[in-house]
Amino acid sequence: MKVRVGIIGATGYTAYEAIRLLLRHPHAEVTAVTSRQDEGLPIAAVHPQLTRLLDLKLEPLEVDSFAERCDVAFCCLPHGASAETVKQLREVNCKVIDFSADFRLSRVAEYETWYGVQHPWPELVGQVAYGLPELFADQIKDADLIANPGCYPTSAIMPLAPLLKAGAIQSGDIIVDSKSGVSGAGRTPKLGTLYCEANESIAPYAIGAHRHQPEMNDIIHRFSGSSTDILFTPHLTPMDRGILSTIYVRPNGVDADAVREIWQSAYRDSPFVRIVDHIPSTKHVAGTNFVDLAVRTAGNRLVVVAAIDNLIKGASGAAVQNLNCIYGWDQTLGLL
Ligand SMILES: NC(=O)C1=CN([C@@H]2O[C@H](COP(=O)(O)OP(=O)(O)OC[C@H]3O[C@@H](n4cnc5c(N)ncnc54)[C@H](OP(=O)(O)O)[C@@H]3O)[C@@H](O)[C@H]2O)C=CC1
Ligand SMILES: CC(=O)N[C@@H](CCC(=O)OP(=O)(O)O)C(=O)O
Repeated sequence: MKVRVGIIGATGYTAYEAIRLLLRHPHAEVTAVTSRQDEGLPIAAVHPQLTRLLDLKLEPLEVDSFAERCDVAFCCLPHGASAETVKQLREVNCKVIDFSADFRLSRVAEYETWYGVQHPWPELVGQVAYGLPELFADQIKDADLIANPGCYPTSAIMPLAPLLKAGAIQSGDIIVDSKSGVSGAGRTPKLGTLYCEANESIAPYAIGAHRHQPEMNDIIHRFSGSSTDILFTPHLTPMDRGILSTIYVRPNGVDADAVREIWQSAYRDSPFVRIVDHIPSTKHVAGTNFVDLAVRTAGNRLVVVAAIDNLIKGASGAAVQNLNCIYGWDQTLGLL
């Protein structure tokens, strides 16, 4: 029998990508899709790409009925709204992969400062597995609740964490400069993501004040024990999808070849990490769960480049990878 996955917040972008991936998964099937606003509509009415591929109607979330039909929930709701729903789902024993930031950080006070809301389940904060199997596979395999990583943090943590653990770079001087496609902001309309605002334009936002900055520091510390104070600047770029992070670090007497060796060793069993000689680009990873990593020497710094698809390795692909880990399947099922 297949594992039954229900998608909460099924009208959004990450939900669509998750459904698309699960449709080709050999051991999982999508058995429920929920929405507050589009109750009763076929899923294909909001995602026409799913016409004749998934014959389900959007329903409001009623947790008891949902849990009877789903073993696992992919909770694709915005932060703040997600934690309350996750709590209800766990109370009826449904496993949850939470796409939001609500259970990613280690400390409640830091969450409440950066997200501006009270956490509805504070006792669980810091206890939840962070869904990067490349770094936290041991915690993920036995988890009933997984905090799926943020998209920008994935692109920064994956190259930096092994280097910091190896002591190869200075922890106090790291700059992460990232560019994201507009889908990173979700499908729910906002002024800055309207076509006329975003097209043919690029701008930074939340300079040094983005909520993914504490997530990067926190998770790197959790993995490597190293205390960082990353300066993070995201940019919105006129692309549909993709994240490209250019990361400036100061080496502790290592060169680019040594960095590549540390990555090779840390990620030797990680099917989605590609350490490449060319300069990565968002096009190289579009629609895939790959993380492409490269490094160059520039004066007395090393410049690291990481590319991911924000909707796949940055969200829905990571969720499927985590599902594979929970059930002990090959990590690549549904993803290659
Ligand atoms: N887009 C990306 O690249 C990434 C997104 N994420 C995270 O994944 C989650 C989903 O993102 P994404 O799919 O892009 O978002 P979307 O805006 O595309 O979709 C979110 C869905 O959640 C539902 N929703 C919105 N507000 C509320 C609310 N207050 N209460 C309950 N339901 C609500 C909506 O469905 P309806 O109105 O039909 O109920 C909506 O379709 C977010 O937490 C996001 O931060 C993480 C990594 C990358
Ligand atoms: C381009 C864009 O707007 N991106 C989003 C990040 C999306 C994401 O991953 O946010 P969560 O941590 O909430 O999951 C932003 O900067 O807010």
